[in-house]
Amino acid sequence: MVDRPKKPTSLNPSSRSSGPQPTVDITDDRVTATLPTGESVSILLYGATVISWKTASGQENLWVSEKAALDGSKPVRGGIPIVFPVFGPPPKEGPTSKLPQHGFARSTRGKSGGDESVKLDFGLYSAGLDESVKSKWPYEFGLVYSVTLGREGLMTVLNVRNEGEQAWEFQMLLHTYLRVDDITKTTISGLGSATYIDKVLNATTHTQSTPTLSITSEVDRVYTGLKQDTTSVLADGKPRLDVVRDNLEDTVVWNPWREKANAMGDFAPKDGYKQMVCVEVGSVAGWQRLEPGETFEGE
Ligand SMILES: O=P(O)(O)OC[C@H]1O[C@H](O)[C@H](O)[C@@H](O)[C@@H]1O
Repeated sequence: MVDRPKKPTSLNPSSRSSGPQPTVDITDDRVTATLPTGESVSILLYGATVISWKTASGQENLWVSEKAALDGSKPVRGGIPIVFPVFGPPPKEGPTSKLPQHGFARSTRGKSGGDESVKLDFGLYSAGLDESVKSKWPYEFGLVYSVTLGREGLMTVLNVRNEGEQAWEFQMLLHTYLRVDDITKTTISGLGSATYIDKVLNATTHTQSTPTLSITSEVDRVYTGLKQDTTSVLADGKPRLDVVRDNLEDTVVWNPWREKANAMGDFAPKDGYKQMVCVEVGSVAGWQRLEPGETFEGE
């Protein structure tokens, strides 16, 4: 995800020039990194959920519900929860059928390998799962989630590895809640002519007919097979944020609108749907299969 108009670059902390260094503050439940120029990112260890991303001027780019549970009692309503290994309600049958909606990664505490750098890695391994979760999805995996803050943007990468002896399938998504000033003045571009599954209309398939999408009611769409890698959020027609996919074929756009927001106990304020839109990159329309020892990386 990058602030327009610059393109993301590789942000290798070791290639930074000498000079003022970022500060990293680690507490029991979160890690906050701040660049000398003022940009900052906060990641909750619970689910390795990014809960804040601010520009140098202090502008918050992510939306987090005022009633979001940040104490590990439930997935965070906002920020960037990680969806793994299943998106949405699990299928009735098959290996992911016993899992909760969106899988378990967003509700499992990760471990930070962060040091004095702007790239923070969080690990989640099958060995670290509670027995109750393991029994529902008994595969050996390693997830490494890297969050890199740079002046040009925030890069979030999920690396998934099959550490077992049998193949398995998964879905993954970086469920990003973006903060916008006014949803009525927000449009989304980069989806033109794409095919999408409309979850509001009984998961029927449609083609995006307009070059930009305005959000005037509940929207819950899975865009598949997008040609371009960038989906842009515009405010008053002007570029605000680019969400860039790498090695991920799907983009979900979600805004619960009034009634659904009202029905979610942890969604606050109730009119908060006017200040957010989820633009989520992932691999969710089909399944990714990993043979033993194989790795998948989505960014
Ligand atoms: O309420 P949650 O389990 O966090 O899911 C929140 C939303 O996630 C995605 O955006 C899905 O496309 C929606 O259908 C779902 O309602």
